[in-house]
Amino acid sequence: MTIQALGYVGIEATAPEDWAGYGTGFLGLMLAERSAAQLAFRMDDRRQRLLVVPGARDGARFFGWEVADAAALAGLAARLEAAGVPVARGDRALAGQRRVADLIVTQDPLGNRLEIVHGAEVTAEAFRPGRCISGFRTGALGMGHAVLTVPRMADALPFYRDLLGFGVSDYVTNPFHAYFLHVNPRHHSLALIETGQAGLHHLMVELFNLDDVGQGYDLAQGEEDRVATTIGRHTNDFMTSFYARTPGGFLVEYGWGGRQVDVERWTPVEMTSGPSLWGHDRSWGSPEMRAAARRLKLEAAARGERAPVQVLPGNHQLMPGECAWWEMVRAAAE
Ligand SMILES: Cc1ccc(O)c(O)c1CC[C@@H]1C(=O)CC[C@]2(C)C(=O)CC[C@@H]12
Ligand SMILES: [Fe+2]
Repeated sequence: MTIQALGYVGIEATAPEDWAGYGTGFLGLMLAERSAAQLAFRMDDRRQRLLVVPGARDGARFFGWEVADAAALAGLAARLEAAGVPVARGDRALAGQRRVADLIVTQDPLGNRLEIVHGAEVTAEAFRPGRCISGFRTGALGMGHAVLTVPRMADALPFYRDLLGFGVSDYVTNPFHAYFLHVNPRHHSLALIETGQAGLHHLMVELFNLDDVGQGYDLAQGEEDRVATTIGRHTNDFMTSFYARTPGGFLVEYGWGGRQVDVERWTPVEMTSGPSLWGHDRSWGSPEMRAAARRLKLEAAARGERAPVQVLPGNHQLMPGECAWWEMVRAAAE
């Protein structure tokens, strides 16, 4: 009955054609179908993973979550209905469009369209990446992760955690409120960040090789306003990544080297060490950043606090002697 992976994502785009070059030339996706109805991109042996459909707005249109089989699909449909959540049966035409054996359609409490599916089609036709990359880490881990912004955490968290059965990997309460949820060993397939607005913050895709990410970073830096953050490494899933703007306004996190969690034994932890071990800065090297760093240093000195090694107005501050996370990372890497 339980959800096993993020299978596919559908994006609504006011200018779907902008996605063709972006998806292939930058992300390295394979453009498998290009029609008036949709662009379909492949990441692996699946017939489609990222769909772009024309529309009046830019953002997420649907999320495809996978269960094991028809029995699991029926079980989850019954569970949703018992909780008072409306569920519609996907018809043959929709199943064909999504290239799955069967699906049900429902909504999360924020109005995001969720398609719960089984039997996604694969193809024997080789995956040919849109640029030279080693490939995407998918399989049992699913296509990556989605990070949704939510008006209030309490509106969305019970639906995903308690009703759909997503497991909490960790959460943040300060300086923002976020939950990181798993459905398989990928540290998170979904995260919720409370911002006051419902939307899609980013999609993460994971590459097999760090060089794929480095070359993507080079390409992004060659374009004006493409890079949203510098390359960095997250404290919770150890992902080395950077964030790039998409034609759709939201971001893509382009990553490598994420950890896996032991789903059977994992207990949720609160993250208190900030989002990143290093990097992921939004204004590295800008005059604004240097001014902010100067100000923070002066303020710390005025409060009589010990001087940090380096004060960064970005995602992290390097303090002398605070090495707990590095010890964890080193232990996990051994
Ligand atoms: C904290 C975190 C851990 C693992 C992830 O895959 C992940 O996307 C995040 C979120 C990262 C981060 C954030 O929390 C605040 C807003 C940030 C700085 C951005 O604007 C881009 C990265 C975002
Ligand atoms: Fe992310």
